[in-house]
Amino acid sequence: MTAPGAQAIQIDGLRVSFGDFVAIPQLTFIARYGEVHGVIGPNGAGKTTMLDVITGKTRPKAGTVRLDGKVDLLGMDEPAIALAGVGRKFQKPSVFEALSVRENLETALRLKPRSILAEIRSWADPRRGTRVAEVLEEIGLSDLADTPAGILAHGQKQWLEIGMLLMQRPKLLMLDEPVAGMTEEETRHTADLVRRLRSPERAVLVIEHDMAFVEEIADRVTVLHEGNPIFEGRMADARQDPLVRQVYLGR
Ligand SMILES: Nc1ncnc2c1ncn2[C@@H]1O[C@H](COP(=O)(O)OP(=O)(O)OP(=O)(O)O)[C@@H](O)[C@H]1O
Repeated sequence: MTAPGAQAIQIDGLRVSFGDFVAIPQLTFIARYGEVHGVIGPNGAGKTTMLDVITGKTRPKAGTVRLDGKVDLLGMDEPAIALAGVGRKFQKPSVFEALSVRENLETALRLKPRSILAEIRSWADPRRGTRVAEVLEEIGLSDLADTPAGILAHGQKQWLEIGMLLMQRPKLLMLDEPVAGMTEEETRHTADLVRRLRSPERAVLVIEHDMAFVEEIADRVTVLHEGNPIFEGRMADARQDPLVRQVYLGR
């Protein structure tokens, strides 16, 4: 059991550069269990770069990234970071189109490397079916469990992909522009879903440009500008902040 408000991810002294260009000069950032944390800011602010560092895709020049206040993720490769409990959903859905919704969720469980014996045992494990049913309910696709993923609408594919990440029970779940390209109705449904993802066992990080959506889902937002956090707090207060208005919201 995690203490409420405990740090899920803690970034200190992070510096990222690409050649001579410094994308993130020196970043400190904390995401806490039990919270949905929005990361916002203008194009090129460093939001994606920060997520790329957490998942091990981009290597920084300096700094530490700790999960649970312990493990420094910078010493691990991408698969190890995912296994340690970091799940990330990219903007474009990548579900297995020929498989049903249920089979996609089952496949997500199999992505964990394990022995053949453990694999066979897990197929007979009744908890497997229970977990799939729980996640189907959580993402609102129970009625479509046997539908091939290929014929789902764009929004439904996005929810299924969130479900595939949930199968692994991530400690840190990161969503990259989850409502880009969605209809208004799909955006509303996604806001409901993300609000339900809040859990004492999990921190949720969301990068998004749709500010109305962020205001609906986020307990806290960090505004990045040129790789620096220029505001942290409630979205309603970010809207009133002079610097945030100048570099992002007022434009
Ligand atoms: N692989 C790379 N090589 C060179 N420059 C890069 C690379 N990746 C990112 N950058 C630069 O780093 C800066 C931060 O980019 P990043 O994608 O993190 O911004 P962002 O806040 O996610 O923007 P957006 O909202 O447009 O997605 C940008 O100036 C970008 O051009």
